[in-house]
Amino acid sequence: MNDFQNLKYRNGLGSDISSEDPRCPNSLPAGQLTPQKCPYGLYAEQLSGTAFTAPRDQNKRSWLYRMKPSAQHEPWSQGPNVPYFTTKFDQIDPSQIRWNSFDIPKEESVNFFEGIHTIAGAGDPRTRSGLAIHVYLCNASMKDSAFYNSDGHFLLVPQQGTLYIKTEFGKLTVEPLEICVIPQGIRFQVQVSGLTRGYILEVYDTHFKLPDLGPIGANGLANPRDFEIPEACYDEKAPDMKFKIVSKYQGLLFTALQDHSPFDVVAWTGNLYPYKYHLNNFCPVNTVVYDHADPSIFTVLTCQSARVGTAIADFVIFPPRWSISENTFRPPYYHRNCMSEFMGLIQGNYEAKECGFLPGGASLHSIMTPHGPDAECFKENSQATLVPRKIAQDSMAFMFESCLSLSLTEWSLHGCGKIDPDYYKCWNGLENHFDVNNKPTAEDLMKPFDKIKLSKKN
Ligand SMILES: O=C(O)Cc1cc(O)ccc1O
Ligand SMILES: [Fe+2]
Repeated sequence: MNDFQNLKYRNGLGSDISSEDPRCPNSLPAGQLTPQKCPYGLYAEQLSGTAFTAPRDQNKRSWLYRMKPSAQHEPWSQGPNVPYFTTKFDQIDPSQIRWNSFDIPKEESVNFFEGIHTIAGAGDPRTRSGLAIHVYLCNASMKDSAFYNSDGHFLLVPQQGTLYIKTEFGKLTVEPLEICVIPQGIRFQVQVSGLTRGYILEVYDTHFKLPDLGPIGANGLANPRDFEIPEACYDEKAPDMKFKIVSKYQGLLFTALQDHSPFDVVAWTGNLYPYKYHLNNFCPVNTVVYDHADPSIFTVLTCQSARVGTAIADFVIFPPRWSISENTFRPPYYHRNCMSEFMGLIQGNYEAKECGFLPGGASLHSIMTPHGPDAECFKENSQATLVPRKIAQDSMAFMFESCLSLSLTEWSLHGCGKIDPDYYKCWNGLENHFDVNNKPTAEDLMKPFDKIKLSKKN
């Protein structure tokens, strides 16, 4: 992994960026995009991430100046066969589902894309609508091969092991607590240094973007400057390398051979590129007096549907933070949602379920599937003395929340052997405390007003 040391990044999500490999100054054509002859004898190639005619504030494209155009390759053939990486979301189950930590292969050698296992999804890449949720479980680096996704955009959430990612736009290292977005079509190669596990949110629709901040104002949550974009970097041996290009197209993998490396981009310019973000940079806002705010306050990135304010997928985190609300049941509330909630855990534990929800595992609470704090959490938090408290210390849970109704795969529901059959029991211990004679006292009724809200002084 020597060639991943001292990487430099550019900052600013959404920026229009120009990057030249320092070995080739002035490799970006001056004053135009498609000169008759590009500097250094390079080819110009556009990568379009939106329709040519998309409105300017949504339009995404970059120009790559490379040794060989991507078009030069042998014919495509179907394969390799990675059976668990699929768009067959054909298992339907509305249960509360929790998966124990997914196993990383130890004996056989498995690289990043060979180790992708699809958990759930909805929609279809053919109509460019929907999403898939996967985990990657691998132990080996991709060699002489590059992968790209024709179907949509990948958001990678590493849980164990650093990803060393070579892309057409340059190199990135992405370690647990960092996330990375690789938009549709960008070729990349993942190297790893041992047992490696993480989650993938794949969206077939629009690009990920930062959520609107509304009354929060111009700053907060994930700030654009903290997103890191790689610098152009080409392989010196690129023109003489044999490469396998693997594309996921309509849910199937296809391979084409070529005798040059796709990592031959000397310079690029535009606003379509891969990027990474460290979750420690997230600036949370929350209630400072009473009640529990909806988890949308912790949205890092969103992929919006055509329905206003409604996400195909939100990426939401539960970072370390102060919990200070008064006279409040502080953990997540009991909940039935018109959205699907898939959760994963990068490290530590999650406040609504201190036990049983494990790093590298997951849970799914589907549309209208009731869920919320387990019995232990309820008991403790409905009695606790409320002092300001730092919660989720050393912990990072996250949620992929979607307006779509997700179905599962054969592997996630049956094959993986990781479903916790006793999950539903975590709510069994919730007792009935209702007592018709236990009328609130005058003091009880005044509690929110006495203790936390201003009363009129006269
Ligand atoms: O644990 C969950 O289900 C996620 C969640 C967290 C929260 O703080 C409020 C609502 C919610 O669904
Ligand atoms: Fe929920």
